Amino acid sequence: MNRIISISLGEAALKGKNRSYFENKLLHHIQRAVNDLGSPKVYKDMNKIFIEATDDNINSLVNRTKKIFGIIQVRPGFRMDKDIEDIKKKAILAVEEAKSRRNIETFKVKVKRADKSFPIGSMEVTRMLGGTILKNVNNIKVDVHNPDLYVYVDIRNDYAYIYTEKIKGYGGLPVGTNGRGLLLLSGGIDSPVAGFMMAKRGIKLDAIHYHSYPFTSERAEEKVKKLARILSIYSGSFKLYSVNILDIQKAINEKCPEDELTIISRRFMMKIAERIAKKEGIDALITGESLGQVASQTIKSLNVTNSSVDIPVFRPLIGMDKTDIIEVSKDIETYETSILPYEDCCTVFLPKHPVTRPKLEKIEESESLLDSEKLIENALNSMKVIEIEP
Ligand SMILES: Nc1ncnc2c1ncn2[C@@H]1O[C@H](COP(=O)(O)OP(=O)(O)OP(=O)(O)O)[C@@H](O)[C@H]1O
Repeated sequence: MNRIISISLGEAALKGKNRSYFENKLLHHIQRAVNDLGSPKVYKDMNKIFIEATDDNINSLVNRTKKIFGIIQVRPGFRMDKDIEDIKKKAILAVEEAKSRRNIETFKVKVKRADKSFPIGSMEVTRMLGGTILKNVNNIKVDVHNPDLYVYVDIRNDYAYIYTEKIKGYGGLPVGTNGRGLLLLSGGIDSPVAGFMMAKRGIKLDAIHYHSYPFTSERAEEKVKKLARILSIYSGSFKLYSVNILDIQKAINEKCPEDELTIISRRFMMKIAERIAKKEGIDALITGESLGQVASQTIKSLNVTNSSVDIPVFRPLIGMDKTDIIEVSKDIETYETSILPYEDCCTVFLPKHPVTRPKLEKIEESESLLDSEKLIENALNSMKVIEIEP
């Protein structure tokens, strides 16, 4: 039936002489994401990408592709030869299909003629198709100002295309076009959203999770793996490093002031993540911190956390309200998993009144009571690496 999906690039389309690098990355991501749906052909025609679809796989193809970063719009429709009679037939079919899905009383035809050698002008094609639809589809009228349905006709170099639907993508840049980041992934609401946001800017993700097994359960670890799998739908497959920090927490709890427990643990998390990042050639760390959300997220605390590492730390949620973060997490479908009530390593030893205005010298003095190097080495030796696939 010549079903087709047309894909519009977002910012990747603005990349000047680097454009084909972004397009090729995107082409590759799309092909990989849809291969198990019957290996459809994915190709470029001028400034758009197309996927050849069938009646059976078109809906699944739309659902997959709209989640791929770098795409602003996905349009399912029909492809045909540039023959006006064929275009008329498909226009009738497209309107009838749209009418079977929702109530449509009015329409407007919009024709774009990228191939200027096509012998009939855009205005004339618009007029012809309008007439054909009025004659062949029951109970429908033209409304040029506020139609229930637009019938988009796109006449390009090799083929003509017809669509009646435009589905919004996330935009952003193709994953892997902007370096690599290591996401500190807790089981909470925020860090999956932070990972999503940086992947959307083209960062290729890996993730690290800290647990305190046996104080934290295997179910808690399963929950994090599930969050990682949801994230990988957007970011592609990645490595999840799972590190036990129970001995580190015990040592801090034993030797350091109680109110510094959270901030010192956080500094250990950053240092361990930095070691892995540097070894694996990863360029930055990513956290889900947002200013003022909890004691460890005051400006002073974030500064003290930052000074534990000398790798860039990205905090894409820093200026967001919790309600907005929750909205994104619902949209990307991590929310329901994030709110499952399993333990987190940070709650194993929870100070009653954590410092909100820590001083770096004081924290470093407390840390000097610990054999930090040995603690980090031991934690890294116990590390598990889990391959996450969408
Ligand atoms: N167990 C953990 N493993 C990996 N990273 C963690 C862990 N706990 C916290 N982090 C990192 O530190 C950030 C701040 O954690 P914190 O618990 O203070 O805040 P939060 O707002 O509850 O974050 P989240 O909702 O992501 O758990 C998290 O967003 C995450 O990036």
